[in-house]
Amino acid sequence: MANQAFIVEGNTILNGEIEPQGAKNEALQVLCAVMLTDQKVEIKNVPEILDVEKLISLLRGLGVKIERLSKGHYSFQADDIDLDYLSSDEYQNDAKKIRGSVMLIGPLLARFGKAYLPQPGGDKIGRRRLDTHFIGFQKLGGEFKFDEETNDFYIHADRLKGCYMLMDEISVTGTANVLMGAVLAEGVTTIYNAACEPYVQQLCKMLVGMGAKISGIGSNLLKITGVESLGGTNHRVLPDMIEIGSFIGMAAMTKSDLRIKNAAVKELGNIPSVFQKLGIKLEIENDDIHIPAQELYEISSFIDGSILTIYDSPWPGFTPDLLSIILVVATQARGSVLIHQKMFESRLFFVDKLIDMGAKIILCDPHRATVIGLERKTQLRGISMSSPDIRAGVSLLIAALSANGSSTIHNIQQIDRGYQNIDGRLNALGANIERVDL
Ligand SMILES: CC(=O)N[C@H]1[C@@H](OP(=O)(O)OP(=O)(O)OC[C@H]2O[C@@H](n3ccc(=O)[nH]c3=O)[C@H](O)[C@@H]2O)O[C@H](CO)[C@@H](O)[C@@H]1O
Ligand SMILES: C=C(OP(=O)(O)O)C(=O)O
Repeated sequence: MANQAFIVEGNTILNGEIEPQGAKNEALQVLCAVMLTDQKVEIKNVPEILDVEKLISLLRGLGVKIERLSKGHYSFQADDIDLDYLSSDEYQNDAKKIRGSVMLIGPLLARFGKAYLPQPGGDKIGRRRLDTHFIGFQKLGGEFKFDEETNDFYIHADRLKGCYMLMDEISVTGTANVLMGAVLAEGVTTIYNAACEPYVQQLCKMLVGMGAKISGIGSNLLKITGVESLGGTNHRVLPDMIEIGSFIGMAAMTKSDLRIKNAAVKELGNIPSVFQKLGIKLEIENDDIHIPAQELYEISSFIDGSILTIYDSPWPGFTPDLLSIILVVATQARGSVLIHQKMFESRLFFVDKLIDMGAKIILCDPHRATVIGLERKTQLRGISMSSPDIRAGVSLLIAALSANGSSTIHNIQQIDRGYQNIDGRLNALGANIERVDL
């Protein structure tokens, strides 16, 4: 794929309506789940983003019949799977590129008794261990081997057997993976310390639609009674809550009046209230979020007057995937905030670019940054920069849209991993973002 960059004109004020895409992290889960049945599964609102394209191409390589029925609407049928593809160089290379590929293991193991995976990719935002996944499969009776030379994982089991397990840690993809193993295991599996992000809840609902028996959906205690086989179903992916948060931040930072249409507000947890703590006004109208143009927003303090801290934690806590957005928006607020990224240790380093643009930020350590808002007294200035990861990339895009002058953002495939046609959609609202081949 060509190396592309965005040239972004600053001083942008957006105006209008935008519809969020389907959720990337849900799509990666439910697309892996189509491997659990030989029947047809239809999924709507699939975001057509780089990570999803890569997963679709892995599924196709494994022999899944895939039809694109219309934009974002696909049918999948995994009735003739070629397990030899797992050892091909093509699978090896492609699986490495996305985090989501790890969730093929659960379905492969449950249905075919074996799985093989090179260390999966995803954002380089810190250590991203997979212990939770493999400890879970071992508890279900899987035999696991890790080749330290090639970094490959091998796992096999004649038939997985249900058991009680206390998950090693609350892992989103780990819970999805083990859950997909457990639905076809013999007997009852209880997963305590399960992740319960809307992505996992949606996966559970789709699996129930396929005939799985799952209770405790939405909690950290899932009980799964294994069944012999699963059937087809229809599923719709929720709007992407991270994209919704990105648009809220973008509107505030650029003094724009924006309406986010059909945002599935009930599924957003504390996301709206965390933006409100930065002083951003949100009007919830039916299922839309209206962000009126705001000259200035003021960060609230804790009740005792101490500086606000915003930190991530597993659901229903605040998602780590929106902390970079919160951080960039705070740079123009009135007041100060401590951003504490507890989960990932390399996700805040992009602040050096914001500092180059004129933001007042102290990186206290790899996990914590203090932002002292500029109160719009000075504008950020446009610079040339590179996007280190997907969410930092969008944060830099927000900074560039609000800045004085033009900016160049390199490495935009990081943004394209998770945001569908972001330049086209923002240009339709009044932005001036040019995609250039380098
Ligand atoms: C494809 C996909 O769905 N990716 C998401 C998924 O990644 P992923 O499933 O890989 O992330 P995990 O939930 O496994 O964990 C994320 C990181 O947080 C650490 N950890 C986790 C739980 C905890 O209580 N304490 C803690 O420190 C883990 O060690 C790990 O380093 O969930 C992450 C956490 O929401 C998101 O950032 C990713 O966008
Ligand atoms: C970190 C993320 O993605 P991934 O887990 O796919 O790297 C993200 O979506 O913010």
